Amino acid sequence: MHIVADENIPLLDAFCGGLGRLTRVDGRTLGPGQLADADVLLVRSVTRVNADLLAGTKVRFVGTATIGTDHVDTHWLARQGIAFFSAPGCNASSVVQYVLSVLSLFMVRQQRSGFDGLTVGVIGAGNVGGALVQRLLDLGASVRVSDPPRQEQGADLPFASLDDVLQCDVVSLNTPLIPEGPHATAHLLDAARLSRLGAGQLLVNSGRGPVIDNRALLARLQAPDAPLVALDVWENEPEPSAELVDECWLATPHIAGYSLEGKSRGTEMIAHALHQWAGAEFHARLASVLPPPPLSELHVTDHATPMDALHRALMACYDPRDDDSRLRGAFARGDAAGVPRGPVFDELRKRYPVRREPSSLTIAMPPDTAVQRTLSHCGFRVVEASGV
Ligand SMILES: NC(=O)C1=CN([C@@H]2O[C@H](COP(=O)(O)OP(=O)(O)OC[C@H]3O[C@@H](n4cnc5c(N)ncnc54)[C@H](O)[C@@H]3O)[C@@H](O)[C@H]2O)C=CC1
Ligand SMILES: O=C(O)C(=O)[C@H](O)COP(=O)(O)O
Repeated sequence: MHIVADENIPLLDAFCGGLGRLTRVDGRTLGPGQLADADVLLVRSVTRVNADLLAGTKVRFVGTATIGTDHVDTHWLARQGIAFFSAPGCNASSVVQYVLSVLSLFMVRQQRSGFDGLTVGVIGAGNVGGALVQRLLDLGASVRVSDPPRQEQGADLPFASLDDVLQCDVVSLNTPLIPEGPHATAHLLDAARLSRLGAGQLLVNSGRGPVIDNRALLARLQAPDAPLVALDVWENEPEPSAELVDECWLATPHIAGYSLEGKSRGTEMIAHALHQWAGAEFHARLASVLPPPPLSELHVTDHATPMDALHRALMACYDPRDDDSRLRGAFARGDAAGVPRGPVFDELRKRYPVRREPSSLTIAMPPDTAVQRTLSHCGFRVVEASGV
């Protein structure tokens, strides 16, 4: 079996080494010529998988080690009888970690001492948004959800109209990109909806860039009383609008799902599907493949409030300002050297530093149920240690 795979899929040798010949390619520039004798294609989100890429090849299995599938023409694959697998939920906890860290920075900026009275609107409550809603409810925030498909299915969530959700202090977008149909999300936040957001609010997009009309967002951010905006995903990736990057409070290069656990889980899920499809036994397990986390312990003193402790723990694990500075610094250096922004954006993603999820951080602290509860709600492991 000849497997052609994006070079940015981690741990593929550990998970698929025994299955056949493995050829690594640049997923962004992959063309049909590189698939001439491929049986299997494994991609991430930067490869458009459609008739233009695959017609005339003998590829019979496509896997994407991602949650999103908007880069894949699944209908065409189905018509050709080509097996297709994605990795639903693989990096959901990483995206939740990103949103909670952004939210925590916002709360510090607003000098809020806790979640009481904070309203958070979540648009799209699937694996990512649903987990986010649960965390926020556990933390004591007031949550409103816009997810018409789930509402029609009768899910038990605090549903509200999109207009009501847009009035929340914080609005988090966690939908797939759906170009058309009754629940289309392309430009879901257009100029009219963006005009309802104002000063003191925070808009976070870690779904897909085109869910917000980026030109309309730029115009909104250049007008008075603009909200704060944190964008991880952009229209026209890998070359987001330079002016929009400048206007954003936090700008990151589509890395919300880039925890080591999240990316590796994506590989594990498609490797498992590929083994099943090929009738081969699958033995590798993520826990045995991942290295131990570099940062394994944080000490919280008995003076810390739940909010202080949570902020410290979140920042110790993942501080989005680091990714924001890396993006702005790399763009500035690239602009000065005449390097186009696309390769700079992709390089930041390719060389992304190791980032671990809250479950990898053990927090040692004196007995304090309120602080412990808050940290546990966010996925941290808390152990009691007297005299910290
Ligand atoms: N920034 C990043 O690194 C990452 C981004 N993503 C993006 O996040 C998206 C969501 O991920 P999951 O929650 O795992 O997907 P999911 O498929 O589990 O959930 C998506 C939810 O969106 C809802 N939805 C669909 N149309 C809607 C509409 N018009 N308005 C409101 N809600 C709508 C669905 O009913 C569903 O509950 C992915 O499709 C992907 O595009 C995912 C992982 C990483
Ligand atoms: O899983 C998804 O969906 C994502 O957005 C990925 O985390 C994006 O990563 P790449 O596939 O672009 O490496």
